Amino acid sequence: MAKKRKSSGKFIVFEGLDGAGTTTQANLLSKYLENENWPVVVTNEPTQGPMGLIIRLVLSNRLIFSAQTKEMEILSNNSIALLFAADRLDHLQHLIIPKLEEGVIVICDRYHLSSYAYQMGNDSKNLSWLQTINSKCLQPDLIIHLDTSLSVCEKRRSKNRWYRDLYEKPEILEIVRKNYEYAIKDMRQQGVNIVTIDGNPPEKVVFGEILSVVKSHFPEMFPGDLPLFNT
Ligand SMILES: Nc1ncnc2c1ncn2[C@@H]1O[C@H](COP(=O)(O)OP(=O)(O)O)[C@@H](O)[C@H]1O
Ligand SMILES: Cc1cn([C@H]2C[C@H](O)[C@@H](COP(=O)(O)OP(=O)(O)O)O2)c(=O)[nH]c1=O
Repeated sequence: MAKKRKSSGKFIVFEGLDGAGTTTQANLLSKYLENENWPVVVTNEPTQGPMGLIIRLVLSNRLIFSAQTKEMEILSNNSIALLFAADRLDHLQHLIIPKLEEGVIVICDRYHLSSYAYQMGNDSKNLSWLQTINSKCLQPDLIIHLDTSLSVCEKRRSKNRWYRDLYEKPEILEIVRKNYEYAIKDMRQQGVNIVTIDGNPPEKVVFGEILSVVKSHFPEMFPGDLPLFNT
């Protein structure tokens, strides 16, 4: 087997609505980079860690019973946001930072932008509090946001799912979509590196776009690929 190349560690995040194709594209990018002999790890949020397990119970509606009122009651968006922030800090401590320090390229399926889009709800004023509780989180080197229409996402989700997570309802995802737009604009103004790519076309087409974005952001990793100049 060829020896792995040395990388200075890169942190790349995929974002999008449920069904946008983030898992598919994170895996395609990982395979491509592995074939090029780069050390890569793919990870995702919510994680498989202790906080992630609680979050998955919330998302699958199995943690909705209130001991006080004896009623069915979903946790508030703010409580869920704190669980995600705690899960993210644990993820950073136990996987993301150690791997980056080893020089591994970390590809993460969802990160803090998901909290901004999904937990902001109907009020954009919530963004600054969400940013505060995530302020200890390392900023990714690159966030790739897959902009896939609600109807395409819905079609893709219905292909292989027999249940719906907490947020997988058209009326909620419509709000999440607007929140993505709002939060991305705000983060770009703060200098965060976010690229939006059309997620609607077939997998290979989307991947081609992603690859050219990755190559132009990390040219030192692809020294043979000369940039195209307009003449
Ligand atoms: N560009 C694409 N065109 C068609 N189908 C896709 C595309 N990307 C993903 N899919 C399919 O859609 C479904 C959801 O994709 P997935 O990557 O799991 O989405 P996400 O992780 O964003 O929820 C999967 O069955 C996957 O094979
Ligand atoms: C990371 C994160 C995810 N989520 C939501 C988005 C998804 O609906 C859900 C589970 O994510 P995931 O299992 O990645 O679902 P999918 O493969 O469909 O993208 O968690 C938040 O609400 N806030 C967050 O901070």
